[in-house]
Amino acid sequence: MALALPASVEVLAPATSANLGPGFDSLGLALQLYNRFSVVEGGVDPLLPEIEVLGPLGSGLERGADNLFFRAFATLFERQGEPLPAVRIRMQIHIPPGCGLGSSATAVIGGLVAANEWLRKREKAVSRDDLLDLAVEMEAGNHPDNVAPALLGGLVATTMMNGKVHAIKTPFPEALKAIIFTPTFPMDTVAGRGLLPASYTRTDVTFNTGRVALLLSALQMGKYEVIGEAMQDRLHQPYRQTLFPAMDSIIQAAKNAGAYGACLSGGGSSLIALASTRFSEILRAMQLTAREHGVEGTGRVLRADQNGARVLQTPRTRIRKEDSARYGDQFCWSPARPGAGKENMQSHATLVPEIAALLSAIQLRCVECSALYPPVEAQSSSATGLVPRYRCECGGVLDVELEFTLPKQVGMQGDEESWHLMERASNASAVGALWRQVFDERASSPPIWSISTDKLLLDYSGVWRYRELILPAPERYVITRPEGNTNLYPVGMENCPVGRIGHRQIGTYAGLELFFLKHEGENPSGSFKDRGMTAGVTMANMLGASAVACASTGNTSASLAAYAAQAGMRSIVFLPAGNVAAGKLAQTMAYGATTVQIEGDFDAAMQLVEQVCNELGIYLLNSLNPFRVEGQKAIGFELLQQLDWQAPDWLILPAGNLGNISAIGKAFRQAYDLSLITQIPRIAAIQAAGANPFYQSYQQQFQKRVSVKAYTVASAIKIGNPVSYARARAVIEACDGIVAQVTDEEILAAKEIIDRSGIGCEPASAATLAGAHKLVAEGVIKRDERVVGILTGNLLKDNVTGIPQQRNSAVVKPNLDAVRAMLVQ
Ligand SMILES: Nc1ncnc2c1ncn2[C@@H]1O[C@H](COP(=O)(O)OP(=O)(O)OP(=O)(O)O)[C@@H](O)[C@H]1O
Ligand SMILES: N[C@@H](CCO)C(=O)O
Repeated sequence: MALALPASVEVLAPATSANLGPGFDSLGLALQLYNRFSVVEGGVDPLLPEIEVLGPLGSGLERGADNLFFRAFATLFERQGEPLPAVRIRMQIHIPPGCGLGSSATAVIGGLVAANEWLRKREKAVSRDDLLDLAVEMEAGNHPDNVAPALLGGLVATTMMNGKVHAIKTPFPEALKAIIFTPTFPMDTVAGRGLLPASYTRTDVTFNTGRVALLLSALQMGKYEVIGEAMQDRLHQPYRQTLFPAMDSIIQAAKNAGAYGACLSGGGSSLIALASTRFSEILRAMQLTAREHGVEGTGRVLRADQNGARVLQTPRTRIRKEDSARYGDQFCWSPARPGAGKENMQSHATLVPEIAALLSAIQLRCVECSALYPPVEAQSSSATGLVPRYRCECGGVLDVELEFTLPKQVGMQGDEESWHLMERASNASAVGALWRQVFDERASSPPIWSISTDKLLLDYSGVWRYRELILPAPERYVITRPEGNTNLYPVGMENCPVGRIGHRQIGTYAGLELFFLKHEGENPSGSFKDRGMTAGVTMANMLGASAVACASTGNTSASLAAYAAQAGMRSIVFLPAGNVAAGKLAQTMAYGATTVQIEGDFDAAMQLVEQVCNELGIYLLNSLNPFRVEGQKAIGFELLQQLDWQAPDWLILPAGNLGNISAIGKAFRQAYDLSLITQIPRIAAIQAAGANPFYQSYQQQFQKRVSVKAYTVASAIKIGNPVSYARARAVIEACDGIVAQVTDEEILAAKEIIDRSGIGCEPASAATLAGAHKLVAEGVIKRDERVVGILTGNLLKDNVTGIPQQRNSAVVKPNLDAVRAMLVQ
């Protein structure tokens, strides 16, 4: 029996950037940053809505009948002659109000679209054109350039004709992103318009008309090099500059750092730059220049929203009562809480306070639409009262957001004052130095078992050493081997010690002078998966899960089984039958997992496990689980620390389900933001040619998501429809990365080099060296650049593929002559 949903409507409305320089009151672009509004029938007085605003950005918004969203909602009911219901409104505000990103347009459009959806059930809905006219009326009747893109999405050219709005939407080029700098101060649109002159000279008007024409054509024809000139304006920016004197310098800094063009966004105070690469450098340049002028602010890198405002559906699988009753005792988690009485099972609030506090500090943001969720939600229909979130309601994958808090170090006791001063220092490099010191001190204290404490064990783990940046879990809940601390082998022609002839062969084969291989196969269960699994199983432990599950090509299942066994949980793994290397299967079964072999490929197993976990209340630990990705970030932090925080030029790694790229890319980005490093490495993702959906998308500038029927000898990356596509795409775009493909023959040739060097790896890992070899030969990676390659799994995982089965092995009689005869052959 599924529960009935309450009468409600939920709308997502995108941010917009109006004007785009010369298109004053007539051009606007929708952006992938959203305010989310839900309206539920309830309350007493239709004219006095109950308004709840979530998120600190909305703290100053009106809460009563004069709230703009409510006014728009009520206006449409009035226009249609329908009685207004009493409602409760909830707003999740992600767009800073009054900062030139169309927050007021989201309120107007959101209110109208929500009302229209409500009226649809009464057959009183109006057309989109009518909604637009009404929206412009509500925005003082004179500028449609925010509300039109908020409703329609994309790039919109719009004007008023005889009191009616005319709007034409064109798709915005996928290759371009908007880099937005938002100062801490708002600029009121009405006040800003008051500064504009009543008339303009012909020179100024033709200056602008020519540039609008140029801008639209340049965007349409991909002639981005003229955007800088085309985004100039003489109709509003020069007048608004008096409210924001640093504006021109910041715009110039963005262009100097690689943006095609930049301008004031809407009525300000945000500035928008357009670029196809170097996003973080551009943002950093804008922030630094602003700071030089005494202006602080926040930065965002956003894609264009191509859809406009939309009514949200609720497709999430609901747990059927009979199923949770049937399986609840066997699988479901019972939240970690003081006292284990069943009476406490129905509420999130029954978690022990330290876990409840941790969870409330974490938000999950949708990679596709930016919607925010708590990591677990209370749901009375579930047997336990708790439901973890793995996906957004739009279907997108979720990313953990957590504010980082610098811990106080033992070595700094007694100097509390200077600690606080440093902590608040505006000098970013000083803060970076503090973080480095925290991690370096932890790395230098290996545990001594006789006096070991949990904390020392955590410091020694190559994941939990960075816990403030991953998951600041209370120590007693952490499930750790400990993992990480994997070797970083110097194998380049220059940086490999002369005597290590075998290792040097690797650098010679790649054609690289400064080359390192980080062997993640040296983790406890033999693959990089342990990094994510320690974080994922720790989260399962905090939630009191009794069963965990995943779909796997082998490494994930072995790792899950090992960590679940340590935590005393049941593990269930879904494997593509006949497609898992023997070593991995043996490990998984030895650790005690229930193995479900699917007659299908990994992608089929993945689909199934998600359904099963949702239905049966089992905690899902595929990389769809955002905490797994957080743990895997530690690969990035650890390799940076091993290089004394000198970021390499390139990171090369095999690409299958794309969780690793997502995680390491995120780690690099965060390390850069914390000033742990001063440059973000470029990432080269290497796919097997027979399992290359990401490569195919990349070849089409990511205009289309591709999936394939996968085939490759590298079974760990034999994936045709990668779960972390959206996350990985964002990483590749943000770091100016590339995606390449290598054939199975190239993979096996590279594997032989790595194996014969004495290091050894599983077939998928060798894609890294095969990729390096190819990219250096093609001149993409320069011979003298500093490169780190990731080996993902241990040689013993697959003891058949690419391993000589007969050569070098013979049975001889047990005497010297027989051995001599054999060796001189
Ligand atoms: N979610 C909301 N609910 C209700 N009112 C809102 C909401 N968001 C914005 N507003 C109203 O809109 C005002 C800001 O409008 P303003 O036009 O100055 O800025 P903007 O829309 O953010 O920027 P721009 O129009 O330049 O892109 C807020 O002060 C508030 O009154
Ligand atoms: N075109 C408008 C956009 C702000 O809403 C202006 O510049 O005032």
